[in-house]
Amino acid sequence: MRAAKGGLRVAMVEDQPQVGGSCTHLGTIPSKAFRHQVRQLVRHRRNPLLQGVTDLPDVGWPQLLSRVSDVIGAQVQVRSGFYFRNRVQVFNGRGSIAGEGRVRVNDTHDREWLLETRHILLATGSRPYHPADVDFSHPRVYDSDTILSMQHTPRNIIIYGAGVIGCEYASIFTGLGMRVDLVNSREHLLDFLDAEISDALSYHLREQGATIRHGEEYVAVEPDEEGVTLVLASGKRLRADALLWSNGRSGNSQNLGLETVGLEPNGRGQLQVDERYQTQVPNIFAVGDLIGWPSLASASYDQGRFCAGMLCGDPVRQVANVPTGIYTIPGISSLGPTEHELTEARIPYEVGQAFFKNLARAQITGERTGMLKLLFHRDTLELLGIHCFGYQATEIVHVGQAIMSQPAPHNTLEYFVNTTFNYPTMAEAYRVAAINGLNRLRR
Ligand SMILES: Cc1cc2nc3c(=O)[nH]c(=O)nc-3n(C[C@H](O)[C@H](O)[C@H](O)COP(=O)(O)OP(=O)(O)OC[C@H]3O[C@@H](n4cnc5c(N)ncnc54)[C@H](O)[C@@H]3O)c2cc1C
Ligand SMILES: NC(=O)c1ccc[n+]([C@@H]2O[C@H](COP(=O)([O-])OP(=O)(O)OC[C@H]3O[C@@H](n4cnc5c(N)ncnc54)[C@H](O)[C@@H]3O)[C@@H](O)[C@H]2O)c1
Repeated sequence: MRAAKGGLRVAMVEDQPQVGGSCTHLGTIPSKAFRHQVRQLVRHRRNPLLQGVTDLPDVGWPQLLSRVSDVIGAQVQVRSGFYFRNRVQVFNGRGSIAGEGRVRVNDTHDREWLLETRHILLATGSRPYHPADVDFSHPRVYDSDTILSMQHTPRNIIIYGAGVIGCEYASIFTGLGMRVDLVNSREHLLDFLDAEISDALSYHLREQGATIRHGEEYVAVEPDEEGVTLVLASGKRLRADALLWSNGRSGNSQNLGLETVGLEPNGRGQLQVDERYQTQVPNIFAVGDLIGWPSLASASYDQGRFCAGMLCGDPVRQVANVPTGIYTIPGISSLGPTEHELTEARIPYEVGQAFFKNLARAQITGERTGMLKLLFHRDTLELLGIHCFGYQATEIVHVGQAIMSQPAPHNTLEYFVNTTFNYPTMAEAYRVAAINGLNRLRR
């Protein structure tokens, strides 16, 4: 859209019958739509006013799927409209580079097109990583793509890989009443997070019915007609109705014709780019999951927009300071370094905390679990890090982000003390945390 608005003629090549990418069809959108439905169910079940008033039928995976499809359909409709209005021609077919300035498209009607162009922007995304010794064609073994077409509701499920996908699906499955075994190859859940928040996540997942096993590696996945057994290097054998494999992703660089221009992806299928998102070949650019970290929809959209803007004459801009937004139940969001990282860097910081259980808005909504933690410089009061856990965490973080991105002296904790916020709101947590932090300095 940015390139079209900047006056370039744009063709979009998409392998799937509908636009939106894996983000819309397989990743972000379906998982967030599932999560929302499950949260509604859990809240409904807990609401004392509804006890005995409405009979909640048992909701299973297939029923949730149909609601998720509605959201995907709505997203596709909006996105298709953008292409149409901006006169971006969409070629439905598989694209590959056919030498510099050329893209071959093999469309769904067995036709071949050869497009000539000045710039090629690769945004082919990623797919779940499949080790060769796991049989993903077996109906008991799923990845984050195939779980979307699971036609039954398992009573219990093993999740192998406790990264972001594993933790988010653990929340969804436990919310639906499944017994979950979450197998983590590391010693802590999501160890890039603030340690208190990682501990809180473990506590809540366990409380919701997950068994978390840290420091485990698989040896074999043995599916059969009745279920699946996961054999671990520690000698344990876990058994469940189904297994979700969520242990990493690989860039979609296969069969892309990269060899025709001398490009070679790394071992995870990703391409290296410079600060302009240009690959080692002039006029061939790459963005999104195909270039690896941070591999988020949030960042990918902006990388694409910034790269296209640059092709239209905008200054070079890089996506940086991307917040973390994890949609577990409760959710998590953070921006900036953790306490551990600040200590390692010998930066004198102080902490200001607000616990949601004390906020009027959280008491009204019944969402009392969670906290906001602000890390700030002891001398300058500059906001250094925001770490949030609980209801609306992924929204709340953006209030602090707006202040944190201000140049000195405007990035200051005092903003939250001197500014009147709506009441009662979750954003009020910033005032509470800021006052808490300033009080600690005065001790
Ligand atoms: C389960 C899950 C949950 C996620 N949740 C979040 C979240 O909450 N927030 C967040 O920010 N990120 C989330 N992500 C990550 C996010 O989905 C990705 O970072 C994002 O989709 C990357 O966008 P992209 O445009 O690079 O690629 P994709 O969205 O993967 O799209 C790539 C498109 O290219 C097409 N394609 C590939 N090869 C070809 C070819 N040769 N010819 C034509 N077309 C081709 C594919 O069909 C696909 O449609 C999640 C991911 C997963 C798997
Ligand atoms: N809310 C969100 O932001 C959100 C939600 C879901 C997914 N995501 C994105 O999805 C991805 C998470 O994937 P995940 O949870 O499956 O795992 P992960 O990326 O956390 O990786 C799990 C483990 O697999 C290893 N690994 C990763 N890719 C590999 C590969 N190609 N080959 C071999 N080993 C590999 C990693 O080193 C890691 O130890 C991330 O890119 C994340 O940004 C984001």
